[in-house]
Amino acid sequence: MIEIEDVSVRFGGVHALSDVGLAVAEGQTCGVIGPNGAGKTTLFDVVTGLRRPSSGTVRLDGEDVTSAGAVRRARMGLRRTFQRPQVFGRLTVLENVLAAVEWRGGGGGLAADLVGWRGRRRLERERRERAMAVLDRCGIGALAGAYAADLPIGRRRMVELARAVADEPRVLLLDEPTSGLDAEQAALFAAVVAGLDATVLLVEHDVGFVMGACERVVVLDLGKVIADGPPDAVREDPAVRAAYLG
Ligand SMILES: Nc1ncnc2c1ncn2[C@@H]1O[C@H](COP(=O)(O)OP(=O)(O)OP(=O)(O)O)[C@@H](O)[C@H]1O
Repeated sequence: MIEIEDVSVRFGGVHALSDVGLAVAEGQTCGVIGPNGAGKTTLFDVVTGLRRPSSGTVRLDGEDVTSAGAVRRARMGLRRTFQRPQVFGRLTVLENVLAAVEWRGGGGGLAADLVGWRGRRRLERERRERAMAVLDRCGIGALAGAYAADLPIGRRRMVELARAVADEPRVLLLDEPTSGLDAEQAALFAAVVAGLDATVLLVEHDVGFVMGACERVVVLDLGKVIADGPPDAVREDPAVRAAYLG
């Protein structure tokens, strides 16, 4: 669960966020949209720990993380993707995901040291099987041996998604997930996210994608929440229409 309470962020005289309140329930997928400069990136950064708010509180699963860094939030099960996909270019697609599976001791490390070489081989095999299953889910199983740096941006984005979901995140933040994806890839991306048992917050310019992929949509304008609800209600909201058209 993500709880954002009375969060404000100021940059000098600019109020990037003004008393924003938003609680995303466990397992909910919530999209954030808004015109340029609305405060979407700032809100995202406050939740991931890249930016500390000028005032207000951020909680993850009930724990106050307002002052916690990104690493602590990651240890609590928060994963994120970036506007420009972040992958290990000099590793293969499979190795990229294996590195993420390792994170929760899913086969290597201490567990492997304790079980002897037979057990170690079994753990290693299970780890690869888990990673391959994630790649298949993300539609990139056939690219397992390709170097991530050689892939076009849409494929790299799917590698990044595979890394983010490989160890079953509790909270997943997606920053502009569809940029660089074609319609088919965007639909697959949405399906992977829909199949997760995670609380998801996504920031996106593509309003159509958000309306289709999210059960709840929050609209920011000039640092304030101007609408919050199911996609159909938000789409019809006069304040939202004014913000986008005006
Ligand atoms: N580091 C900064 N220094 C000064 N002002 C900033 C900084 N970051 C953001 N702002 C301002 O805060 C406001 C919100 O910016 P933010 O990037 O969060 O909006 P956004 O909704 O993500 O916009 P876009 O859709 O264009 O990415 C804008 O007026 C922006 O100019």
